Amino acid sequence: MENSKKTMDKIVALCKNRGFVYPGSEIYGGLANTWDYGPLGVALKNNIKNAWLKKFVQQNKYNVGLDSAILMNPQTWVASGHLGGFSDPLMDCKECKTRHRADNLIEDFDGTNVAGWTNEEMMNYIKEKEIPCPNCGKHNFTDIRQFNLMFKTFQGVTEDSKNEIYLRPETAQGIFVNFSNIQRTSRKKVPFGVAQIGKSFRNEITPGNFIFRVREFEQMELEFFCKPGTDLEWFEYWRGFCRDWLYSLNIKEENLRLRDHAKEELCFYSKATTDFEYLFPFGWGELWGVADRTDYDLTQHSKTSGKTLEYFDPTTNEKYIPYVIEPSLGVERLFLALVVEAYDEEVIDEKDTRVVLRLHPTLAPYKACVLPLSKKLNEQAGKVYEQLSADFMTDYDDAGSIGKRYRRQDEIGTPFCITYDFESVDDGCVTVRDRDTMQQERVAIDKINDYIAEKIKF
Ligand SMILES: Nc1ncnc2c1ncn2[C@@H]1O[C@H](COP(=O)(O)OP(=O)(O)OP(=O)(O)O)[C@@H](O)[C@H]1O
Repeated sequence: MENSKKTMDKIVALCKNRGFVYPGSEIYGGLANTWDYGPLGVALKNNIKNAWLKKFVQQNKYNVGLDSAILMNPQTWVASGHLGGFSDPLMDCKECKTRHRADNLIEDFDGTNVAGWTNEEMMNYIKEKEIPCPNCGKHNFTDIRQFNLMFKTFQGVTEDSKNEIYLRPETAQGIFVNFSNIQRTSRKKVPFGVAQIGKSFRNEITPGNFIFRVREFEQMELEFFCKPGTDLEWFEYWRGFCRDWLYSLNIKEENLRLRDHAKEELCFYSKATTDFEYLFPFGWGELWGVADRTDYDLTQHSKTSGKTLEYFDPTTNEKYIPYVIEPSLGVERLFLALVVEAYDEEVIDEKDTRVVLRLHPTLAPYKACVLPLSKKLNEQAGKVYEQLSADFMTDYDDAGSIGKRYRRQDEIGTPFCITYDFESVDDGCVTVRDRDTMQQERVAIDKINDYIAEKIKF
């Protein structure tokens, strides 16, 4: 099924109705663009994070983990440039009072890439082309103001400027400020990387497209430290590694494109950047950013803190500030991409279509569901459930016909349905039905855990 036929309405409805994603604070009428992850959503999210940790940390000899605090000394954001420069160009429509990003107004109007443009250049272009407000169609905007995306709050009991702190807008800075701690205590030699998963907050002007752009989200970030001069090689390495990881999770080549930033588009400190874009039902959108950030971050923190963040290479006796390659990925964006990719409406015959979520088994919220053929078999089937749930997230369903129960599991991506029937009592076997092929086979109950473990390997 092509991604354009998988409408957002269908995806959002499935996520809501089956307990993946609910609108946040729903009983109070919601809070715009917040989402809560239900029983299946939290399982899928955890599986995504585990798949990342497995390949980026557990099986990677270069990388180690970190969990740094969301609240950081505000000097961090002076050094990183977020206090001065982490802002979007904001315009208000004077007619209908809606807010817009000037860059998006232009890009959505005629596709012009405004990377590197000044506010004045954007303003002039909007006037010259008489770009209308996407909401009311009139052309009557305020001037552009820079709007800082960091959420500000106060630490402690007094609300004065001395106590102002920020919710982190990215997890990366927690890694940079711990560079020396980690290098010393892990005794890692450059090249090495530090991987972290955690919440980030951005007061986005135009959130939307379901969970694609939100104000509270999770990032999976790797900061990979390497010797200056080897950085472009490592950039290529991680770019390929990230792409292959997505393919290994069943993202199809035709729905992914790697867009290299042109010179004008690059951040002033970056030598190379690639946006991984995925074909969402609403069009191509950034999924993952991979950037060569040079020695910018460590140099900035070194200058601002007065602490040296140089690395001493014991084999060559050289001292240098490492260069950094950063692949930065949003958990929710990947969640959305994976659900879109997996969503399928399979035509069985003229009258029958089934919705099936063809998630990679390692990502599926439930690995198996145990189905007693009759409620009379609940006791014995319950034992199979206990046996399986010791190793895997397992569901249990004894309501309705077997056919209906299969379809319910197809829709939430459960790779294996395990039916306990009257013969099972005598032969000690169950029928395993495969989600994708719908093929069935008999498997001995005492081999069933090994059978599933083998099939879901990642
Ligand atoms: N508001 C958000 N909601 C959900 N995920 C986000 C958001 N902002 C960033 N991300 C995720 O974090 C990754 C790295 O963040 P980065 O700062 O590179 O994004 P960005 O270039 O600002 O994204 P965009 O251009 O879409 O705002 C993004 O590729 C995305 O997966």
